[in-house]
Amino acid sequence: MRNERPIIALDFATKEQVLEFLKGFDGSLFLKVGMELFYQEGPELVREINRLGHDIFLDLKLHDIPNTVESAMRGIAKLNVAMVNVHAAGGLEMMRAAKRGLKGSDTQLIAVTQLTSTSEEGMQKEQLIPVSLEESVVHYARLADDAGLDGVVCSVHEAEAIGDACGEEFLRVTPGIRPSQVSADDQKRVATPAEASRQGSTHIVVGRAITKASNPKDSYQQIRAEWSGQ
Ligand SMILES: O=c1ccn([C@@H]2O[C@H](COP(=O)(O)O)[C@@H](O)[C@H]2O)c(=O)[nH]1
Repeated sequence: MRNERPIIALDFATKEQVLEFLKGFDGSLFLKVGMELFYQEGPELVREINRLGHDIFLDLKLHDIPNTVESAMRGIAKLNVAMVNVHAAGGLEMMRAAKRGLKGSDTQLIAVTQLTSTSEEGMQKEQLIPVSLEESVVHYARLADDAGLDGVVCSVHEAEAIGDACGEEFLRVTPGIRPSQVSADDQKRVATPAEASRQGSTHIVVGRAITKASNPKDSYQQIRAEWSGQ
């Protein structure tokens, strides 16, 4: 199910920076808490953001043996976040274990396919995967679907192929979003919010294009309008 609110990546180091950033916004937002913030502020900040009425994607990208991931997910289930993720490269058994760990919660579980900072050449040379990047991403998406997950993290460029392979209900959460004229930074597979909309992303994740903008609220609203096709 497509979500009209861009997910804002809260890539900040401290709770104070997050609360200062959020002061500039009204209403309920969809916010991503990733490793930088979680490893410094921990679950208490997740609870606080929840109390403020925002939805949370907890982007911890778990990747470990099935037993460890299942136990970690049992703890995460208590945080009542909207969405959490694992690395699909952890395999079918690990993804099934992650799902078991979340049993009884409403948290959606998705899997990272190939990071949006990975290029086809990098994947082939460094990971020794001798297929196209799209084939690798669609393979991981099928694996996540077989494990009963709700969707995947991928780039906009693979979103349509994943919809064809796994069905339109399967979530395609796409970082690497850059409005035109904005630097790609370390991202390799980037696209604009309008392209994401056309290619079948169900969610877009936006960090620096909002958090580093001179006016984050204006940037958020422009990206949201472009994503919604207004
Ligand atoms: O494949 C992936 C998975 C996660 N991310 C995360 O999304 C944001 C993107 O930030 P930008 O500043 O908009 O580039 C960031 O938190 C990543 O950890 C990703 O980029 N790609």
